Amino acid sequence: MFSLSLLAISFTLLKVLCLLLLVPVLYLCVWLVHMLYIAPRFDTLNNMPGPLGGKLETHLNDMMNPNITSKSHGKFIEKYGFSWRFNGFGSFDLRLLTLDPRALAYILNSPAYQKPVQTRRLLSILLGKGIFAAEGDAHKRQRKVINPAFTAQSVRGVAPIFFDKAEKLCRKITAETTTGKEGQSFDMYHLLGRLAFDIIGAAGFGWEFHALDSESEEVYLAYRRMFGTMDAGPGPKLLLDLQFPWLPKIWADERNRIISRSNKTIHTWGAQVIEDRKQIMASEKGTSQDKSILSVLLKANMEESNNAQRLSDAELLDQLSTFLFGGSDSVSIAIVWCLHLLSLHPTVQSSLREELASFRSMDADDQTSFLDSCPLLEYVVKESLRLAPPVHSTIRMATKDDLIPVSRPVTMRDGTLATHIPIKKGSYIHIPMEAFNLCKDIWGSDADEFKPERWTDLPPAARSHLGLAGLMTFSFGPHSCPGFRFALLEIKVVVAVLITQFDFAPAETIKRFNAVVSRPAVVKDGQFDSNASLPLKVTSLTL
Ligand code: HEM
Repeated sequence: MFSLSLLAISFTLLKVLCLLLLVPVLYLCVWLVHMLYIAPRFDTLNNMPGPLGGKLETHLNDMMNPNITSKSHGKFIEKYGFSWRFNGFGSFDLRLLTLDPRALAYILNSPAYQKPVQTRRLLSILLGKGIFAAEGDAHKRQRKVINPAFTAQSVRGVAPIFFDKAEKLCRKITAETTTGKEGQSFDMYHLLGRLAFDIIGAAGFGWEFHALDSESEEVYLAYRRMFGTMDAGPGPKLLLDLQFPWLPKIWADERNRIISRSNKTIHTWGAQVIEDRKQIMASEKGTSQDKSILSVLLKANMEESNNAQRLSDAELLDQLSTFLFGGSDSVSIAIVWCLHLLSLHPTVQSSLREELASFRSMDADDQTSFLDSCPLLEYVVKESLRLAPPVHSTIRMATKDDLIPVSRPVTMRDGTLATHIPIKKGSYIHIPMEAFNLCKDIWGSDADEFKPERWTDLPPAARSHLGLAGLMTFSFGPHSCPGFRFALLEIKVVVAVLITQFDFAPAETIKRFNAVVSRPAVVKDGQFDSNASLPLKVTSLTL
């Protein structure tokens, strides 16, 4: 009797368990059917021109691999014009790519277009909930406090640090050069990465990482290890983590563990830096000579009259990780590509050296003003930022059904001519910095060539777009790069200091690959080595 009732209870429990399991399985099936078959039928992008592809065929490589996009985008523009749709992870995931200036201005300035939730989750995993991941009012509030740290005056205040660290790099190269050996190969990617880290440490937070001396500082190592996890691309586990943010809590892989350990190190350091800086500022009572980004930021935060608008300590901490990222890799990569292009164009390199001839005999204050009056330096820096933008592209998601205005009407697949692109809520839009910078219709038929002199007489379309410093490289609108002046001055100083002391020549064939930013890699025997590096033959001009 007893065992029979036990059997009945067990049977009932089994039924409940099956039902409980059935609910998520059914939910998953409905979700899949909706995503793969129902939603795509109503997608307005179906009517847009663009490459066709099967249910699980992707065009992401053609759109996002910087090693081929400088060519593939040109072909798409020829075939489909300035705006087209393509397959993300399959034909169920149609996405829009546009380099139509009017459409870009509309999208990048409208609060209706935000970074997709997965992108924001990735940014939050790496950089916390700083300004990179913020949208709406939270973003406006953070931006308001951050902006004073990046005015032309604030940036000029930290320029001596740029000179000081760039000179230190030159001394390091000289010390490591074997006497009498001309054209010794140095991995400039690696050296410039360490230099930019030291610069953002000192100029950003009044902190010495000493990365140029030795790569043993724990915050530097934590940062490198964390971003090193992104070098091999996202991979299926990361894509799952971004879709289901609770997953790493129950299934953490090596990448999750490295990121979590690295963040702990960076946060412990950051909290200490903020605390120290606050105490110094309190004791100096406004007389501080410290011009670091952090000091200006803390001052702006304290001076904010509305308490609700002030950033909390946790938010300040997240900005530190943000600046560490924004201020190191993107700038060092920009200098890397500039040196690479100069190594491939020795005549431009010599002309630049001539322009800078009197530079080394000046004192530091005059050097900064002098660099402002060097047109070729300005053109070389802008031209390399145009040809090789560190941020290859970015992405936005429509948060409502909308009509995006275009300057060039689009011939839709049904033959109609559209002056507005209809877009459904939830659709992804790729904003291609590189494709815009290389577009022949905007920059002229020689758009894919390195020609600094083009900046003396730009075509009207290249002159009139909204990008910062005349480029799409820093994007534009409310989410554009606040650090662009800082970056431009740092690149100018480092290039000027290096070029006046060394000659740079190519050592290997170089390709580009995307790992958060577009990095260089060596091609040997036709094979692409996925470890980022830029070996250049360096010859001292002063020895
Ligand atoms: C050559 C160097 C740099 C390049 C090419 C670059 C490029 C960009 C781009 C394209 C964006 C917009 C991304 C998007 O909307 O998806 C951006 C945003 C940002 N950048 Fe930079 N950046 C550079 C240097 C810097 C520096 C030096 C800093 C600070 C020290 C910085 C801090 C930021 C921040 C905080 C944002 C987020 C702005 C927001 O969402 O409101 N960047 N950057």
